[in-house]
Amino acid sequence: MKKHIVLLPGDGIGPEVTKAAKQVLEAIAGRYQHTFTFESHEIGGAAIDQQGTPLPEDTIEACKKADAIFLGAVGGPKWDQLPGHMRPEKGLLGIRKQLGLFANLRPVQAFQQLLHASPLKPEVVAGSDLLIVRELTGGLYFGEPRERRDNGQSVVDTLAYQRMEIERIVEKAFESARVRRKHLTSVDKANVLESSRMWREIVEEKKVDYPDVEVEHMLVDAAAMKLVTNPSSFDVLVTENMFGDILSDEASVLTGSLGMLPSASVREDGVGLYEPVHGSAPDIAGENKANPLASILSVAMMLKHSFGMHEEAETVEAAVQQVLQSRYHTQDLKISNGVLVSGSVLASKVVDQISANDTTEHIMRCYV
Ligand SMILES: NC(=O)c1ccc[n+]([C@@H]2O[C@H](COP(=O)([O-])OP(=O)(O)OC[C@H]3O[C@@H](n4cnc5c(N)ncnc54)[C@H](O)[C@@H]3O)[C@@H](O)[C@H]2O)c1
Ligand SMILES: CC(C)[C@H](C(=O)O)[C@@H](O)C(=O)O
Ligand SMILES: [Mg+2]
Repeated sequence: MKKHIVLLPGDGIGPEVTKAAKQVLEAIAGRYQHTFTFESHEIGGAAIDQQGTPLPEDTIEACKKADAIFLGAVGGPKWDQLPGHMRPEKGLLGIRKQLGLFANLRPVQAFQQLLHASPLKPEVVAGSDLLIVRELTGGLYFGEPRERRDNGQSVVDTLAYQRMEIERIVEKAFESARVRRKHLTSVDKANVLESSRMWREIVEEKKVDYPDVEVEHMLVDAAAMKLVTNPSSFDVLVTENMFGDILSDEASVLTGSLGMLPSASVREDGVGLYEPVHGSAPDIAGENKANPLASILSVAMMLKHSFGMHEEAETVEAAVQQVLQSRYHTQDLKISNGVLVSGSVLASKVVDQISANDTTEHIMRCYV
């Protein structure tokens, strides 16, 4: 199969983890005789520096033509003083919005090899296997008005949704639950927010179409607590844009590091942007310390969701498992008697595993 992939390395550790993602895609192309072509474009702070805008036209045009997009990370202290509309993060929000990537899928799985890497008790973490379905192109992130008022004496942000925007993300979550363990937790703040009350109503309406899926509603504050006390009680969670952003970083604690969490930002037709959940990590950028596994697992999601390459995706996931089994890790993961390596070495271990072309024992359930 021939596929054209746009790479958006971005800022901080973005280029480091994007390099790892590309190497893994090349290894998969080699092993399975696919042809993957690549094109890199600027986004975020790098684009501000080179072209004066966080989301240049050529980047948007290339993304629109691509079979899939991989994004590293955007942002960093260098651009923190810029006005809101000029910040690197606007590039990421803009590309998600312009491509209509309304569903952000964030699988969180506690790898057996990393049960002791989490600050939580291993018996709490064990068996965690959940999927956060985060609404990505509406809610508090995009509502208007959003502005300073009265000479800076007041300020407004808006949490707004069209019925259709809630319906499509809820449907996506039901569909995901259906192919997993058939349990959906809809997370909201219906005791306070009108938008959450409408969200709840829509979930209630939609559940009639999915009688095989068990549904519960949970307030976001309680969900935050339960994620770290009883994570294995969750299967699929569906929630508003900002709630999903916060809960997914929290859930990364189950995996041992934010550097382990992949994501896919998709729309109905399968077009997708694949991005690790973490940011540009300015504290470790340029030091070859960044964990590339979130990016590599995002590549597995790309292979599956955008290209329908299920075996290839499983090969990537199994290679990650085997590298962890061999106790290789970056500095963010605490593994006793582990082999501490740099980000690039960890990526090369995964690539070697894929290229070895042996019969990889499939020890991990596929991400969905
Ligand atoms: N998708 C994105 O592009 C994205 C996501 C989140 C934050 N950001 C931006 O990144 C910048 C920094 O934000 P932050 O520091 O709050 O969050 P961050 O995710 O960049 O870092 C939080 C912590 O996790 C660590 N970390 C993150 N990824 C890691 C990895 N792959 N390996 C090892 N350690 C890792 C960092 O070193 C840091 O200690 C900000 O400008 C923010 O807006 C971008
Ligand atoms: C960088 C920022 C705009 C982004 C978000 O909030 O969506 C990030 O935190 C994420 O989780 O992808
Ligand atoms: Mg985030």
